This record gives sequence, structure tokens and C-alpha cells, in this order.
Amino acid sequence: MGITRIAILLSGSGRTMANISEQIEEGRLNAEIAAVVSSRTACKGNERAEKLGLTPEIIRPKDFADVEQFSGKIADLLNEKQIDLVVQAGWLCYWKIPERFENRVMNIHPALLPSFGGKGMWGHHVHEAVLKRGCKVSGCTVHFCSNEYDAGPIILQRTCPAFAEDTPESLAKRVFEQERIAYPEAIRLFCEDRLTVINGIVHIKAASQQND
Ligand SMILES: Nc1nc2c(c(=O)[nH]1)N[C@@H](CN(C=O)c1ccc(C(=O)N[C@@H](CCC(=O)O)C(=O)O)cc1)CN2
Ligand SMILES: NCC(=O)N[C@@H]1O[C@H](COP(=O)([O-])[O-])[C@@H](O)[C@H]1O
Repeated sequence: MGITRIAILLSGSGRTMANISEQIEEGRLNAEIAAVVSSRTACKGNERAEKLGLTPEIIRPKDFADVEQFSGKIADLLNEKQIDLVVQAGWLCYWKIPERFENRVMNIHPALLPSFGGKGMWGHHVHEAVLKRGCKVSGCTVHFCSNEYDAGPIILQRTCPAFAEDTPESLAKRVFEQERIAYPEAIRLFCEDRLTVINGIVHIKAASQQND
């Protein structure tokens, strides 16, 4: 496989994008960030993108009549930029994923799906819910996106402890350490063509089986 052309979708502070960009710069991912889409006119993620020499395309749901038109605008950009993989990096908007991008859109969720996912479950809301339930373990999930929030095929998960004494902030910090490892690993598997989805289950080829 050649260099994978990635589109980053973001709505927040852009740490996830920065982590992926670092991995590319260090030669650990055979990929390039070919487009950045932001759902906010002003956010730290936009500033981070500019610093990396990338110009974010602002695409906001409220500028479109409905979710179809909003999603269509994103799809047009992905086609125009010849994107191979879409990486949702703290992207907080629902969009309809075009058929061509089935199993080509990844998301990272800051909990162990299928628990603590769905509408309203993002950022600190997730960690608050995990602590309220008294979970002793949390972590992150990288999954392919379907057209149902947080319900697509799971690629990989990493765990960390959760403590009764945690605040949402202290837990978020521990989970994010795992996100920093998990997301590049999932993207690497995609770039190496080692992910296959059969009946909604992701199968990971061993490195030695790559050309089977
Ligand atoms: N087609 C898909 N779109 C999106 C998916 C997906 O799986 N399929 N995942 C979400 C990401 N997500 C968590 O991983 C998530 C993000 C945001 C929300 C949410 O409730 N958002 C609020 C708006 C928040 C804001 O703009 O400040 C809302 O919709 O009311 C839930 C889950 C991204 N898209
Ligand atoms: N449901 C999606 C969600 O909650 N995503 C979470 O938002 C943070 C993004 O940080 P960033 O904006 O600094 O990259 C990450 O913790 C990510 O898991």
C-alpha cells in the first residue's frame, strides 16, 4: 500500500490530531494528513492545525439545512482530496457516512464500548458516567464508524484503572495516555492493510500474513 491519505475531523483541542501528526513525522505511520475538517470557527484544534501547516476547512452543521447536506459537504471534500481514511479526532457531530467510506472512518471513544457510548456521551460526560457507576476499569475504544453513534465494529481497546477517588479530569488524563497509544496503532493496522471486517467483527491479520 502507498502512503495513506488521512482526513482529520475535529471539534476541540486537537491533541489527538497532534499525536497522529507526531507519529507521521517520526516515521511510525506511512500516512499523510491531506485534509483537516473542523466543526468550529474557533478552537484550539484549528490553531494546532495551522501550526502544523494545515488549513482547516470549517464545516458546521448549523450552516446546512439538514444532516444530509452537512454530510454531503464533508463527502465532497473527502472525494476531492482523494482521502483513504477518515480519522475522527474529538469530532462531536453526527454525520452520514457515505457508502464508499464504509470501514474507512475511525473514531476514538474515551471508554470501553459498548458501555458509556451514544448521543450525549463525549468528553467529560463519559468520565463522569464511568465514575458515577463506580467502574474499577475504564479505557478507550477505537472503532470503525457506522451510521449509529458509537456502534461500529471495534478495532482495538486499551484499559486503565479507575479509582473511587478519581475526578473526571484525573480519569480523563489516564484514559488519554492509552488513547495516545491506541489510535496510532489502529491507524497503522489500517495503513498496513491488516484489518478485515466480517459480519461486523474486525479481524486483525498478523504482520506475517499481510500478503496472504
Ligand atoms: N456517523 C457517526 N457519526 C459520529 C460517530 C459515529 O459513531 N457515527 N461518533 C461520534 C463521536 N462521539 C463519540 O465518540 C460522539 C460525539 C458527540 C456526541 C454528542 O452527543 N454530541 C452533541 C453535540 C456536542 C457539541 O457539539 O458540543 C449532540 O449531538 O447533541 C455523541 C457521541 C461523532 N460522530
Ligand atoms: N465521543 C468522542 C469523544 O469523547 N472523544 C474524546 O474527546 C477527546 C478529544 O481530545 P482532543 O480534542 O484534544 O483531540 C478524546 O479524549 C476523545 O476520546
